[in-house]
Amino acid sequence: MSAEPGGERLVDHEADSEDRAVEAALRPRQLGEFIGQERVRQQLDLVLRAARERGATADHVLLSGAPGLGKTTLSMIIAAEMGAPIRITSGPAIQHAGDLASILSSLQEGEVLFLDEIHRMSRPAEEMLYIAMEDFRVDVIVGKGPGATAIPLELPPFTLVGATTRAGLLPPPLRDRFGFTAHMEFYAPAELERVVHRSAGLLDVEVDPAGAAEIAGRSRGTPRIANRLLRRVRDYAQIKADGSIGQETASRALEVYEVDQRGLDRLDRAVLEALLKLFGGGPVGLSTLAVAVGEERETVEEVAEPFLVREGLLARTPRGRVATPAAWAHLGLTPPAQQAGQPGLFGG
Ligand SMILES: Nc1ncnc2c1ncn2[C@@H]1O[C@H](COP(=O)(O)OP(=O)(O)OP(=O)(O)O)[C@@H](O)[C@H]1O
Repeated sequence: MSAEPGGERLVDHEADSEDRAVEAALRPRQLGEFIGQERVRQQLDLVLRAARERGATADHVLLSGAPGLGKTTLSMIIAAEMGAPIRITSGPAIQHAGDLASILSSLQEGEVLFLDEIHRMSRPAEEMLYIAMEDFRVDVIVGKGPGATAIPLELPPFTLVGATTRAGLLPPPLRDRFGFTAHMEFYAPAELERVVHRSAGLLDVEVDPAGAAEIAGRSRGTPRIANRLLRRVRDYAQIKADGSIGQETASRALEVYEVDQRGLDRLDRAVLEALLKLFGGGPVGLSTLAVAVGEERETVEEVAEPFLVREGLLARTPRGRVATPAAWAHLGLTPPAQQAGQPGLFGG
């Protein structure tokens, strides 16, 4: 099993190489095609329409939310709705202020600059970006040492779309320079069903409503995962069934790939099982739990736990990791307190 966050898990939020290859084809191109995120869509629609009517460049937009929720897709939609070209880069790719200066100075009027992982930009680049966002200017430093001079270079107005998984990590001066901030939420199952239907149409696979619901329910609130599971179920349907996807085919396929009804995979279940079966539901320390499942501490903490916590299956307490009643129920086990007829940690 991969210990790398972003490794080969079917339920990982980060894009793998196959995702990258097919995602372009599955991306909604217009705001009207973008599923879910109702509030963000309405607000963005107003921002873009108003800018278009004024004949102005749209305000800078900050998109925050987990990987795979559609930030890159939305940035492309913003450009398309504004009839503007888009340039895509990321914080880690901009290590020196000079890297940013050369991108900024080559932007066309109205162009959208998508800066993914904006919280991972270097400090000097970040400071250059403040001025560029506010005054549409960069100061190009010519020469070195005491003789260096800053030559101001005017930039055409552009729209910066910044994306981050952690809005809280952005320095306030940077956050304040965005005219509009959108927080992207995890998707509801019904929205993911629509994503599955839409993608199935584009991939030319037949999927019925129960099949789509089965895939959506296991997709951890994330369109990227829904699309990935759909592709794996399609493989199964092609080899083991008649090619079309119903509830039973989807369910059997995802059993083969060890993604359960709630979207937990083998690692998630191993952590829960150890916590319940070996430690009576906890509290148990992270290191002990990691040894019990034969994984690194970081893998358990960063890869498995966030989803288990979000699902209300595991709690991190000062005394250690504790399973919730929902965890016992999910694995079909009975909590020991209940077995002994006493109230448990959660009063169960
Ligand atoms: N609202 C949506 N409706 C339909 N498809 C969506 C939606 N949001 C995302 N997708 C699909 O999910 C995939 C991942 O989306 P995208 O690359 O935009 O995510 P992201 O948030 O930018 O992820 P990352 O932060 O890892 O770059 C794309 O293929 C896209 O088609």
